[in-house]
Amino acid sequence: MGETLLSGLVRAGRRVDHLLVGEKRAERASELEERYGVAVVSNVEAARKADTLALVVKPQDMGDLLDEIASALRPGQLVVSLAAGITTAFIEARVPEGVAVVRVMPNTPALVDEGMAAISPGSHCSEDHLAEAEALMASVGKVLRIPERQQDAVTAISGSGPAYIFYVVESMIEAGVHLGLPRSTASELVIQTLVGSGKMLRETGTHPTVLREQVTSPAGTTAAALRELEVHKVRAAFLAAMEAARDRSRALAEGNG
Ligand SMILES: NC(=O)C1=CN([C@@H]2O[C@H](COP(=O)(O)OP(=O)(O)OC[C@H]3O[C@@H](n4cnc5c(N)ncnc54)[C@H](O)[C@@H]3O)[C@@H](O)[C@H]2O)C=CC1
Ligand SMILES: O=C(O)[C@@H]1CCC=N1
Repeated sequence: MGETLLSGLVRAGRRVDHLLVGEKRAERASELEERYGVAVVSNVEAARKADTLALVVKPQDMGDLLDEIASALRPGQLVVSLAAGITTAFIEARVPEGVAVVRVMPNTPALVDEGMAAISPGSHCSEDHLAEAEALMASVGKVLRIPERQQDAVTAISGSGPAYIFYVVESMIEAGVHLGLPRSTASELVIQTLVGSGKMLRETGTHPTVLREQVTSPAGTTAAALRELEVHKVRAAFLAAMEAARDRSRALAEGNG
């Protein structure tokens, strides 16, 4: 996710000599240096020099990272965390008083500038700090400001969301192959159907139920398929899946890595 954000910032025209990257794996660090022309420095150096720090490590690694950089941070700096489950209170308890914290839940379509990020301010965050975090994420997609109490649900919906969509795509391609289509044909049909449907949702603003009904002819093929999805409780499975993701995000916040 960190590389996705970095690549977006470079695409959006941020000056490479204004970006510093911290990455603990040497091989990965050289890869990032070569690919983007950015300087990879120690976490402490990045923390000392940067006005804004984006923290993009696994939630389980966040405590150690904050312990490492805390003494290099100063009041007025902005720390933006992209980690699932990690609360602004968790970060604020580990950094000097006056450091502004913003919690962000991004998603991977940021790689193609179609990301969806939800941002929430911590307790010492000014409007300018929040606007800075918003601008950071706006360089790779849409941004919504939300109350922090909604972050676990957002993580379950849009943070993990691309994985559910890719799972549906995989399932439909497999089904196409079962029905006798060449894999490449099935793939092209499904991907264009997904992109077209997404575009319809965005451009028409019509409710998905209405769009689904428009496809569903009386006693037709779609009705036959949707009946099977109901019989197999796919809607209930989506609800259970997203509750599980929400609960996992909460557990990460409680340190149950
Ligand atoms: N992958 C996704 O779709 C999304 C991920 N996130 C969040 O982004 C964070 C990162 O997730 P991924 O990119 O999937 O994980 P990842 O494991 O692919 O990337 C983490 C990177 O951080 C480096 N790293 C770990 N500890 C470090 C340290 N102390 N100093 C410097 N570098 C360090 C690792 O070497 C690795 O390159 C997580 O907190 C996750 O919750 C949020 C939304 C979406
Ligand atoms: O699976 C995860 O924990 C991360 C957070 C949201 C998407 N990926």
